[in-house]
Amino acid sequence: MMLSVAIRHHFPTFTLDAAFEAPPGVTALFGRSGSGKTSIVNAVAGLMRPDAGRIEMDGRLLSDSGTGHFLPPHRRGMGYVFQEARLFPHLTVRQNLLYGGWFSGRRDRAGFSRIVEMLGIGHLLTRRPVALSGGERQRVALGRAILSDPRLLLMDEPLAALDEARKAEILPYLERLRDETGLPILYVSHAPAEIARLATNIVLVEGGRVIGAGPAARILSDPAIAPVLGLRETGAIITARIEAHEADGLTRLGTATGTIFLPHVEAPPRSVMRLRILAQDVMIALDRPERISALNVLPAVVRDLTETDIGMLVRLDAGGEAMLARITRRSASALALEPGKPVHAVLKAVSLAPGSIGGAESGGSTLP
Ligand SMILES: Nc1ncnc2c1ncn2[C@@H]1O[C@H](COP(=O)(O)OP(=O)(O)OP(=O)(O)O)[C@@H](O)[C@H]1O
Repeated sequence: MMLSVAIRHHFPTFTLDAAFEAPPGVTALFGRSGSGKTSIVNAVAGLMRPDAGRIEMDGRLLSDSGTGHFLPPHRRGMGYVFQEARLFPHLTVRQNLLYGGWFSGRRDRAGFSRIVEMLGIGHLLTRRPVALSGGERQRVALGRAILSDPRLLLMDEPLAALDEARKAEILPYLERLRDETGLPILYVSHAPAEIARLATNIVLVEGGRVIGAGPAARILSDPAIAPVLGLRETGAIITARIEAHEADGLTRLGTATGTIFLPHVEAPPRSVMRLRILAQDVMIALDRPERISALNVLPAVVRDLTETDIGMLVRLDAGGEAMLARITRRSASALALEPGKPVHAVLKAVSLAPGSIGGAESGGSTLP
């Protein structure tokens, strides 16, 4: 799947002028509130007709202002999941789920069971929406969208209305959806942890424009994103693989640049995990520190240093993957950091989630 968007639209007080391509996977539209994310999704869905530009998916033209071509929403093959589940209150969960299938003309029994199992909603089928929790409602909405057999799933802040516990409950289902169905997803969010955990690609939106787009690992390790993310959320994501569960309760993981240990990770050996490492949780040492309580020290090479709103950001090359460390200008000069210099990254905390390349936050392990 390749979605290609290049649109311009004037609202009375806001101009959208956005162009990006979304390759297969989860493409996160990320930006501050009011930056234009929902407007972009609405244009892709056909709920909004842009003044100018083209939208194309897999070579199929969805809209083109040049020729006046505009495919109506119901012919675009999009599944849409909103902030609130918007289920039909008078229908049971089963009927709500089947509703989407009526439009696509597909009534695939095996597909139905598989999705119901994947979302863990089998025990809810005879209930009505009023008898569901917020998280359950959202899982049913997700199921309904998937069962309409869409070419692309549009998710606009699907977790924003849920509390932290419900979010944590639903995120694993989104990961399974990403990893098991291969269904391309355009995912709107302004929550960095969510993006770090789910996104394959990121499109950064600011003031109606796309200010950066690319693979999640590259965008999240770009110091230019720091002003958007802020001090507490700036950080890179790297891939790790579980090597073993050790007798003392720690799990040993291999990364491209060395071994790290985390409090027990509930997943079998060889599972691939995303690690999210916040810039403020990385210290830099010139020599490998000895006799230090931190367990996780990875060799790395300084790639560049950038002065940002949140301090000096050092981008490190850790075995080919990028990591960010936030340090003071004083430390940067005391350590004479410069591109190419070998260093050691001391990790104070890491959070992790299942899934290849990307960031994470789930178990949210703070390291010893
Ligand atoms: N129909 C409309 N008429 C006028 N202005 C609009 C309309 N739709 C959106 N806007 C304006 O366009 C801007 C972008 O809105 P949009 O909802 O796309 O942003 P967003 O990034 O999705 O925000 P949020 O994260 O808060 O949902 C806002 O300033 C909004 O007021």
